Amino acid sequence: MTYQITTSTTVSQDGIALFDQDKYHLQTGEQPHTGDDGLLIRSVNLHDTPLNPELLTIGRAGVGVNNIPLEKAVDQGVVVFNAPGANANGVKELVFAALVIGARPLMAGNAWVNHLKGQDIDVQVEAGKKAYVGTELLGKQLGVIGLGHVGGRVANGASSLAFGMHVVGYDPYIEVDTAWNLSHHIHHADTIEEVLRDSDYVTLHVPLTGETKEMINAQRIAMMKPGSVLLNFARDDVIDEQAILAALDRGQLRGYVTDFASPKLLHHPKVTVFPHIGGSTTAAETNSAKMVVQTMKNYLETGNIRNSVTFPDCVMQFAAPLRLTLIHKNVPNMVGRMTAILANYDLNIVNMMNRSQGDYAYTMIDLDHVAEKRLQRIATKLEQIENVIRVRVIEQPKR
Ligand SMILES: NC(=O)C1=CN([C@@H]2O[C@H](COP(=O)(O)OP(=O)(O)OC[C@H]3O[C@@H](n4cnc5c(N)ncnc54)[C@H](O)[C@@H]3O)[C@@H](O)[C@H]2O)C=CC1
Ligand SMILES: O=C(O)CCC(=O)C(=O)O
Repeated sequence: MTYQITTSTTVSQDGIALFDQDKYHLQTGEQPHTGDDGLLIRSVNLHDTPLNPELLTIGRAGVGVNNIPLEKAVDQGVVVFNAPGANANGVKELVFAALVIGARPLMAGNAWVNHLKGQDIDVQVEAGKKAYVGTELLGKQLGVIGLGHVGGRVANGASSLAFGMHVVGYDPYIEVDTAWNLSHHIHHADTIEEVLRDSDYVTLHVPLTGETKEMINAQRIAMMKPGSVLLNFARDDVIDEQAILAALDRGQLRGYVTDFASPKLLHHPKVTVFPHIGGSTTAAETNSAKMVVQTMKNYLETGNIRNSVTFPDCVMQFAAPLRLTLIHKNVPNMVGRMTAILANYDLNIVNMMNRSQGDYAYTMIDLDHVAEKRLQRIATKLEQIENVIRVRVIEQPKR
């Protein structure tokens, strides 16, 4: 069996190289080609892209999946994977640079010094540097909104002795494992307002969802401590840009440091913009690509699901010659209808697993050997069950 995969040229070759040449036919592109089984991308927007009917999986070599039409994908039986945590250290380090940039006029000082002319630069520097006096982070309050892989690292680092900040975090959906990894020095707020009210710096680390869209709007900015600095390395749409610009004009915000450019932010004296490079370190790109390629391969070759954003983990040891996998709606009696068909064909189920998330579910059924034509008939019968979206037949991988 050979799988056809389209990979974006922006994805690290260290990850792409994990697609074994004897099993995978690779081509480059940002959108799926006809006949593709998989698509591997970074930040390209797929919302207006038709997904070819054969497409089995989309891999996002990164974390945010707001560029992928998740509902459309799952409705067409496409399993979407990302790389949770794989680029978090890279983002964290850039956030610390951003905090220092928020505290001291480093960019302006650098721009000024680069324009100096003449032989007496040292004299000019000593005379002019008083314009670039900054503040320190030690003892200041940092508010962290979203305490996942990035926010958790930022919160722990800022509260460590190295930075000595007082950290207040807000994350109503925090996972237990993540919470365990947070320093006990971090104060957990019950509301965003509690974070905004007293923080000198506020940093956003939430995914872009319906709930987080424009979570920092005029009303919330009005609650922020006057003269505070906002950092946004999450997504452009988690803030209301007009409200930020107005707050910078009236001095409510002292600065805005972001990874997301827009025409109005460029050249603004109180804004520092980076070109979406939070995850752009060699380590982050390699980790992300390797992690997502492994999960795509695992899904294609065994049907096992790990780190999908559209399905829960569903991992079963492949202990029989054949595996049927079914993506279906999460409605009553689906498993009963599947097993009834298998019973009609007098087939014994060796192993089985069913997991659901929201409106959709995934079932894996391991079977002993079944003759090819019979197997095809069974797969067709399963496909005909109402609310079944996709049926795959996978042979046990050879060792
Ligand atoms: N600038 C860049 O290059 C990068 C940007 N990102 C962005 O940062 C986001 C976070 O990344 P990770 O920390 O790796 O993701 P993550 O999934 O580990 O953490 C996100 C956290 O946000 C929390 N959250 C969700 N809704 C919330 C809400 N309404 N209020 C407060 N907390 C909420 C979740 O419970 C979770 O703990 C990504 O979704 C992506 O948009 C991520 C990596 C690189
Ligand atoms: O550099 C990238 O591919 C995007 C990083 C990012 O924004 C993410 O992982 O969510």
